[in-house]
Amino acid sequence: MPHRATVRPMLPFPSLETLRAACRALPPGDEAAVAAVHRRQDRLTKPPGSLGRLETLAAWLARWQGTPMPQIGRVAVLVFAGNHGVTARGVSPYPAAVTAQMVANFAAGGAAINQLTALAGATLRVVPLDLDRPTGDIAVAAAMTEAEFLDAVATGCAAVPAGLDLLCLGEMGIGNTTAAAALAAALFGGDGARWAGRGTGVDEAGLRRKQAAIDLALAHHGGALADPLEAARRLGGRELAAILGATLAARRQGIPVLLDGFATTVAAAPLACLAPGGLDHATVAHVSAEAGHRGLLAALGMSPLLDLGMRLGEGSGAALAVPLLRAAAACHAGMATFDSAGVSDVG
Ligand SMILES: Cc1cc2ncn([C@H]3O[C@H](COP(=O)(O)O)[C@@H](O)[C@H]3O)c2cc1C
Ligand SMILES: O=C(O)c1cccnc1
Repeated sequence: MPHRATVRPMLPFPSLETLRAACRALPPGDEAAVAAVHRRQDRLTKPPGSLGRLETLAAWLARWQGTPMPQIGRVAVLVFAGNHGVTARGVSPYPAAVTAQMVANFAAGGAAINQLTALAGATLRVVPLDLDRPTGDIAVAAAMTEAEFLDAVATGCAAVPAGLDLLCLGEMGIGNTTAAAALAAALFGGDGARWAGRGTGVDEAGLRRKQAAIDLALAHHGGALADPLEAARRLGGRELAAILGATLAARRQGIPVLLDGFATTVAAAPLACLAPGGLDHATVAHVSAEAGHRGLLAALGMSPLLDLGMRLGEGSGAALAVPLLRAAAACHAGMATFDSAGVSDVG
């Protein structure tokens, strides 16, 4: 397969400015591959467009894999984990210790993502980021220093294996739906009431604490949040920064990306804010039941593949959507043409 001839290794990012420059210099998709996909789709034994989104997905895979015959062979699920200082505000019903406990559960094969990764025929890699050093409490401080943020982004970049056909991204971090909602507010406007959801299941009082923490964070960080990378550094988390890095690295390596739920979509969103089409190589696998996700997808102009009422995170929705991409690639590659099958086309 000639695709992905140009693998651009990630540079280290000594400053926010170098990272910003990389986010603004993204390689374009392969439009010749897309045109070839459309020509072939016109000749396959089906009424034009009858495979609906599967046809769009075949073209999308071709554009970002850089080949007219995309394939879904090597698939990896990357789950990044981080801890959040904002948990001290009672924004999650679960203790922060659950983050590390779930990382152990991932290693033992006992989590939902283990089952869904196996079904997807993918490999799972979990990357914990300084779990014993929670981020700053975003309501009163920056989540990370610049060095910590750039380090987490670089870890995400480096975690992307070469030669993948598809990358699924997810996260684990108690409290991270609060961080993600704050970041969504900074990137797309609005306040805690617009973006906070129930996460793992906070009650009414917990939801109000969550909204208040977000509103305090927005007021505390103020004008600095106008820059998407500063917003990610101040309001996000290490696992969210790593997702940003992995999404950036995937673009440079010609690897299409499936994003999981609300937190993962927000984490990658600075790419869309920094450059037009910055997230075009990513598809959102499912719309989460987390309250802000539909609004976020509308703001990004993205349309999810699945809508199953899931609100787990940990990459579960992304892994679940892999067979849809396999189906798109299989129909595209395997179907006969009207000519080869001797089927009559429209008269
Ligand atoms: C046992 C367990 C497994 C999880 N797997 C993903 N999450 C999800 O829930 C967390 C975010 O929700 P909140 O902001 O309400 O804390 C993240 O870790 C996310 O991946 C889990 C949460 C729990 C409790
Ligand atoms: O959609 C998500 O990312 C999500 C929802 C609930 C809990 N954790 C993550």
